[in-house]
Amino acid sequence: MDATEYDLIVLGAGAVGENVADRAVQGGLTAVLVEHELVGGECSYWACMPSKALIRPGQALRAARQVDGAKEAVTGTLDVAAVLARRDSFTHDWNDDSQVRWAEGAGIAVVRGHGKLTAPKEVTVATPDGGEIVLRARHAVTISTGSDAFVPDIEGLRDADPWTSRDATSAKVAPESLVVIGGGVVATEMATAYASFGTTVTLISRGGLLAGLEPFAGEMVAEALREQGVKVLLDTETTRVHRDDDRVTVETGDGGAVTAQEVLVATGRTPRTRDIGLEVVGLTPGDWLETDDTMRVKGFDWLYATGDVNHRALLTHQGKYQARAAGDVIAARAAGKPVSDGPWGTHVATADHEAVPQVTFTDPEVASVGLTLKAATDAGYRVRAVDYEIGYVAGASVYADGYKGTARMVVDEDRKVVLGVTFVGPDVSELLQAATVAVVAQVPLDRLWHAVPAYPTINEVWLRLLETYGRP
Ligand SMILES: Cc1cc2nc3c(=O)[nH]c(=O)nc-3n(C[C@H](O)[C@H](O)[C@H](O)COP(=O)(O)OP(=O)(O)OC[C@H]3O[C@@H](n4cnc5c(N)ncnc54)[C@H](O)[C@@H]3O)c2cc1C
Ligand SMILES: NC(=O)c1ccc[n+]([C@@H]2O[C@H](COP(=O)([O-])OP(=O)(O)OC[C@H]3O[C@@H](n4cnc5c(N)ncnc54)[C@H](O)[C@@H]3O)[C@@H](O)[C@H]2O)c1
Repeated sequence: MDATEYDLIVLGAGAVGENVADRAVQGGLTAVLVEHELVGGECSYWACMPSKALIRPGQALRAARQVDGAKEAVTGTLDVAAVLARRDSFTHDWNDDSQVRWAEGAGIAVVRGHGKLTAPKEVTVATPDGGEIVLRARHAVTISTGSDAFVPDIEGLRDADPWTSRDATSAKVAPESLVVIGGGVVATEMATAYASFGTTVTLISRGGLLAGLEPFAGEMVAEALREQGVKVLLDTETTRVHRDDDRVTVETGDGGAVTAQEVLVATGRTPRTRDIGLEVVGLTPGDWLETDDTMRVKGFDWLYATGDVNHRALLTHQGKYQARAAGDVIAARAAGKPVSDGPWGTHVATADHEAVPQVTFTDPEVASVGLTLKAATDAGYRVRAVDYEIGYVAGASVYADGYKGTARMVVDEDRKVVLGVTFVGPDVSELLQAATVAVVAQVPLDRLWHAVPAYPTINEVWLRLLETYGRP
């Protein structure tokens, strides 16, 4: 066999690319991963894991302070150096040896360097030593190159040397003050983390917080951030940014200005497709890659796109779900085996459309799956939403004194199934999988009554939601 020929070439070895290759190899194919930075990608080194490691210690401290008898034992503040050192242990000090070992152990070849499509089914890799390797795919190429932080065209912003999520998650010291531009997941999570370190944080959002989720989620997170000492400016445009020596000033549309040591821009993502040779196959560099539900790029029978780069759901777990479908379908198609591509089949990522779970690790956490009331109504469903204050649940009242939380269940009135669930409250993330199962399995409400939550757990909120809805 020509050493440069594989059944599958995966461009980008983030969590998603790794999973495509793994599934294809398990399906009997040969596969190579091409990576120009760290095997493991954004999630392991600059996103999910380090960000959660920065958030968790503050959350644990606040949790202890919400329980009489325990709070008396909490007399100090966070040891920020220890928090950062613990974060470093999760990122393995930005060393990917263990991930490379995993790939090789799984029978996946790894080629380091920047890869580009140079012909159909051909990727040319510029290697770190200045060389070039040409790889050819017998069956498929999957683009799993992820996304970068989007830096908007705000006057002076780029020249002010702003932090992006990478700087916020890998910082070696906490700045004395930080301005966060944005009101989404990164902005609220990083504001939560840095406020817990004693950094003076100002968050500037041009709208509310956490748009796209149930409105009460953003409202509760804004209130909690303020209680945690964050100055939250809503409905406020950022108009100009400039840096003088070690201070950066952010000017706002209402004539105000905030000065801080650093500014974090957390305004969304842009696809990593500018320099991967898309033009060679008739696609446009810089675009997101639109796929069908088997992750095949529209118009191609050999080109796939998984993870952030296809813009279906910019979440690690959802990208890995797509990767399992893609790796399996590539193997099936290569072997001429039947393809299961109907809704909810083995080879499709149907859940991307209306059953995506997500946790925002603020304090309170926001855990949601499926459609919000607005999204369900806009999609044409005849719906009814019921809300319940989680603090009224016995388990929640024991869990934390004065537990504040809200749950919403969105019901399809025609089929009497759950379309979406949102929980906001301390530690609600672990409630989410039950909601995901209910949404994906389309469990009828009258059957859900038989899924009895254990007493006294916060899961009893399910019973309260059903009671509030009324027994069908
Ligand atoms: C701060 C932050 C926190 C987050 N927290 C969470 C969370 O808690 N939970 C969650 O589910 N999601 C979270 N996300 C989203 C999550 O990080 C992404 O959805 C996920 O990393 C996407 O994985 P991917 O494999 O598609 O892309 P990536 O992880 O970006 O991997 C792409 C890989 O391709 C490589 N690459 C790109 N171009 C080339 C090329 N031409 N040649 C060779 N290699 C190339 C890159 O170096 C990279 O290693 C977070 C995101 C951010 C920014
Ligand atoms: N816990 C998690 O699962 C988690 C954590 C972090 C990030 N992520 C993922 O990473 C992705 C990126 O997160 P994000 O917070 O950067 O994006 P986002 O889409 O969640 O939020 C972007 C924010 O930036 C604002 N914005 C956009 N353009 C702007 C401009 N020109 N000026 C001012 N404000 C502007 C938007 O109004 C919004 O508030 C998300 O899609 C998310 O799914 C997930």
